[in-house]
Amino acid sequence: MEDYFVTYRRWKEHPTLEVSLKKELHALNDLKEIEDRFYKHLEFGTAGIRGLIGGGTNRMNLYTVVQATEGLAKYLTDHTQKGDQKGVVIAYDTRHMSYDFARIASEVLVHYGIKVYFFDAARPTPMLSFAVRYLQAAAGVMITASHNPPAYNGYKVYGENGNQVGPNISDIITKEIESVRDRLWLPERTIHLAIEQKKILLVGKEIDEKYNQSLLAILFRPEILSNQNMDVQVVYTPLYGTGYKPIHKVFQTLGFSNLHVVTLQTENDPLFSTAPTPNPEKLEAFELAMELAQKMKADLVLATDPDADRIGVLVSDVIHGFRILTGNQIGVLMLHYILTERAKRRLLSERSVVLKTIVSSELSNKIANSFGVSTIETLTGFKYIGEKVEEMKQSGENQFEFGFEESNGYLIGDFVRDKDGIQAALLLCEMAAYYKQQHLSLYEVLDSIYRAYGYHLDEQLSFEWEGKVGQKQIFVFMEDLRRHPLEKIDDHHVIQVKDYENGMDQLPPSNVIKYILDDHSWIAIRPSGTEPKIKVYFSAVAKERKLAQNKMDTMRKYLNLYFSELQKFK
Ligand SMILES: O=P(O)(O)OC[C@H]1O[C@H](O)[C@H](O)[C@@H](O)[C@@H]1O
Repeated sequence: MEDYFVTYRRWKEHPTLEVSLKKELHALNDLKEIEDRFYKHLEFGTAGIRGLIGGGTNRMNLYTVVQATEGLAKYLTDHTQKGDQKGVVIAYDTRHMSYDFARIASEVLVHYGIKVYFFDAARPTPMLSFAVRYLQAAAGVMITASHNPPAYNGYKVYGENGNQVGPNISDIITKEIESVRDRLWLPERTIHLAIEQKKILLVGKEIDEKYNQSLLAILFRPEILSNQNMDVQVVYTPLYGTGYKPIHKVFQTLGFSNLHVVTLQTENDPLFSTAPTPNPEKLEAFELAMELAQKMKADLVLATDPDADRIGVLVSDVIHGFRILTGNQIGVLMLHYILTERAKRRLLSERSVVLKTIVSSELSNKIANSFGVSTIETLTGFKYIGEKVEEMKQSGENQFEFGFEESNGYLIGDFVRDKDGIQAALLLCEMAAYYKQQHLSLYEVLDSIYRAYGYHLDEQLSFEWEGKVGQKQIFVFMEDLRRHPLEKIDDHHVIQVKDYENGMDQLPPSNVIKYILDDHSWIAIRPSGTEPKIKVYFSAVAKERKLAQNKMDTMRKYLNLYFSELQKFK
């Protein structure tokens, strides 16, 4: 790539550069900022392309979205059979610029002679995945930065099976993007004409209906949510995102009237003004929801992120009050419920499989084992889980039961091939209602799972290294870890180091190191593929809660110290 400053000047002085970007670039006077915006092109990471909105090759703007879409268009026309004729579905969330990016992506596809199905309003990511399959399209594009702060946006690409494309396809698209000759080209802005000419087909209502019907099928006891005597109280916030409409619709269909919504956070506000973070993994995201939950004496509090693929959960019980569950705890609760109910109905078979990632809790393996169900692990990224679901369908060798990852992603019904916060919300409500009838809170159920299978507590730390220097630092750090691996934490020795860099456990190579301790506790370290940070996942295993908690505290202290020392060399 040419020198960042040359590219900056070329953009800034380009005669037809979009006016607001031009202004923004002219106002820049910090060299570091200019370098960060122009030292590279946005790349495909764990979940597509993601970045800050703004001018630059390393930012989300009309130009980078056009390039990505040209890459996709060329992939479809040159590398797939009839891909260009089957069309592409385009959806977008409620973020700043999401509609504009979706619109220009459609215009690029029209320019390349590719049919477009364009959603008539913002929709969740899982509905895009659903729509690609339903409409038998060749691909899908979702404009979202998922749970990132409001200053971000992103571009996710889906294949014809409704799952996010893996590296095989994203590498081809990247090559095609690299061959784009004029990187400052924009297509004709003719969406309205293209709609009239039926080159762009507006979609919405029919997909909403079909998706809603499919949702109902994941429930084991739909009647429990329609029962007027049922007294479970649920508070829900869509965190200004796309989750509200489908969730409202499905609960209305069921006749569930105890869903209390944080109305302020259903509004159209791309700044997510009253949500300190749109990431439902974090307790701060629940600030307003918690106020309402206290008022309503809620049993369950749910939050979906702006594109409604993730869900966060607070549960309440008499002793503990409201507590946030980790992504693993939510997964384990759902898994246990699903397998119990499916076993009762004799729906499990020796081909039954649970899917999870290598950095997600291993408690799920134990639960699955106890039902005679096997577990397949994938690398981080729900795209790998979606890919496996498809493989399983094609080969018929396995039967998909449930997929999850620690970062609050869950898939129950395979009519979607990505994580689905709406499916998760629905099942969790059924679970809370069912357990409440037995005088149990979800928290108590979790504890009984721990007592049966052992306490598996888990946490995550992350350490940021920003910008170009940061990226190098993260790489150097991982290499250093390879040369000087962790050997011991407190009294516990590392008995196995799993370095996934050269491929491990039949998985493709990935920059991840996992340490297994002699008591089955473990630590995994990897650079994030969506943010400039190193993520450290750790899990403490013990028969008793107190013991597991002590181990957890020791691990946290050790890892914090270790990484803080390293950060001094930032
Ligand atoms: O850990 P990262 O590479 O930042 O990815 C974190 C998460 O990002 C997105 O939400 C993906 O869909 C997830 O599958 C992934 O776990």
